[in-house]
Amino acid sequence: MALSCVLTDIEGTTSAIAFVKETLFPFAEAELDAFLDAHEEEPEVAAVMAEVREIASQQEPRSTLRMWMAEDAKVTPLKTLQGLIWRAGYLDGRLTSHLYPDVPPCLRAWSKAGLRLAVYSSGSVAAQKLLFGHTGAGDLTPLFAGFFDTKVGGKREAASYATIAAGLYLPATTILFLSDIAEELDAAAAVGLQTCQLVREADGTQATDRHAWEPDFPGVARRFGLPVPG
Ligand SMILES: CSCCC(=O)C(=O)COP(=O)(O)O
Ligand SMILES: [Mg+2]
Repeated sequence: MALSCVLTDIEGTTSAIAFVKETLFPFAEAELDAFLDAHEEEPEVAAVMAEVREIASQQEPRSTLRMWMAEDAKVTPLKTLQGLIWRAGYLDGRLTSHLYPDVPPCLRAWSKAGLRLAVYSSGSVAAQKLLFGHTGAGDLTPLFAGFFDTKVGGKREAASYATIAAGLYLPATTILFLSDIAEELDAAAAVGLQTCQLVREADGTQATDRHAWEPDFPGVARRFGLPVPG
């Protein structure tokens, strides 16, 4: 069926895993105490800390957050807090996001051709908007019709993709989901989305035999009959 929307993951798909693991995550970890000391009383931060206490009531909340960071746990309050910490870094210029160079021209060409674009990442919606808003290729957020995070459910759960399709008012079969993780693609395919794995050489991704795969966005474009820029 013809595509009406491309839904993309971030880490390992639009952006290098190293950027997330070696820049973003250590930044949030290093700034955690200073950020909480300065902002813990503010309502949006207080709400996150209350959520942390609710999930892990037996443990001191900062220790819980550090444990989740060490485990790379995709827990919503951690993701929200990381987004708040990164906001300061993006706004004062200490952070600039990484996108693979093939990504911005393809996103622009696909949007220009009338395809809707959306993001589904474990990073919070606020963090997604910061990432696409502070790229070397400018602010790409106006290209996107939707941003989804773990508030719709986990990325390995089929129901999350049905919720996203409903949120976009689109039949699941007209949405192409791009991700580096086979289990995420399995979940999307289970409710009818079309799928393609991004096998980025720099990320050492292993190709799965359960889904189509391509090394970059122009490869995706050629395979699915989307515009290929320049
Ligand atoms: C929004 S950028 C930060 C990405 C992040 O926090 C993460 O856990 C990676 O998640 P993804 O679902 O994009 O693989
Ligand atoms: Mg990923």
